[in-house]
Amino acid sequence: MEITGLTKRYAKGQDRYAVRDLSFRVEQGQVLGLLGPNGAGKTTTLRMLMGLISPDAGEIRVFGHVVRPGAPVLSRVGAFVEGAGFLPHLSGRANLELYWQATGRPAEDAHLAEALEIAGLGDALERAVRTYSQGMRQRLAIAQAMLGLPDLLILDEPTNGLDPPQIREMRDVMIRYAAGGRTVIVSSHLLAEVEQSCTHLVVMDRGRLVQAGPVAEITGGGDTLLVTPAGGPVGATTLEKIAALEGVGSVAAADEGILVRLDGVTPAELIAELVRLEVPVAAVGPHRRLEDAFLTLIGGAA
Ligand SMILES: Nc1ncnc2c1ncn2[C@@H]1O[C@H](COP(=O)(O)OP(=O)(O)OP(=O)(O)O)[C@@H](O)[C@H]1O
Repeated sequence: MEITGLTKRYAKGQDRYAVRDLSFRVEQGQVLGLLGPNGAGKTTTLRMLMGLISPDAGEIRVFGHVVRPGAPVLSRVGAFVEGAGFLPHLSGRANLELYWQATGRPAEDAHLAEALEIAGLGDALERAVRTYSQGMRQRLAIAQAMLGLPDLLILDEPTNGLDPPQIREMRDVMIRYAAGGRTVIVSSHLLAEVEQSCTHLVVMDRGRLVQAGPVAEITGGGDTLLVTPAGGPVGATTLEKIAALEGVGSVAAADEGILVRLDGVTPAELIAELVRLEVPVAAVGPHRRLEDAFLTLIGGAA
């Protein structure tokens, strides 16, 4: 999927752009997280990508074909948007079957069983949708987006209304979905979730692209590590010993643990040295988590 110079204003003559000169690419097999504060233009971008509204300028190509309302390539795109409409008096299963019939495609192409397994609704699938909780409707809507196992799956805030175990499940669903060479684009406010389920990120603010790239690149999980000692903070002497190690740039004590800037030493070598120094290491990980990176990126705007 390739977006080039995408621009959208809801009211002509208004100088406020919902999306302005946005460009980025997504490759097959990636799970791309679309991040941005309220009003950044995420939903507007996804609606253009789904062919629901037309851009004022720029274009979106999916598998080389330009996306516009009614474009045939949209049959390869599945989408979940908030508030999917279901017929309340029909069962979850009947709703999905009807939806698929309306596409006019052969029943066996729906891969209903796979989509239903992902929804994980069990017996509730046979109950009227009006008896569903918000989370159940949400999962039915996600299953609906997966009907036909589309090559590109677009999910706008899929974890809204889900409980923590379901949020976790959603993460696995997205990773598994893309593992087979398909592509997922997901917008979310849950930074920790995005960090764990996405391979790539696009950060938007006020309609514009702020940054795009692999998650690790954006979170800057590179040269500073957070070492969490078991059993609370370590003494000043230990900090000095770590600082004196070859290939260690600097060491600082932080609330969450010890921040070690690497200057030549690899994380694996550092861990070996810490063990040799008898520092009781409980965990070692990249310091700059997505939340910090995100807040830094959108900085003043937030
Ligand atoms: N139908 C509409 N008519 C007029 N303006 C709109 C419409 N939809 C969105 N906007 C405006 O476009 C801008 C981008 O909105 P959009 O919903 O795309 O942002 P978002 O990143 O999805 O936000 P959120 O995280 O709050 O869902 C906002 O300023 C919003 O007020």
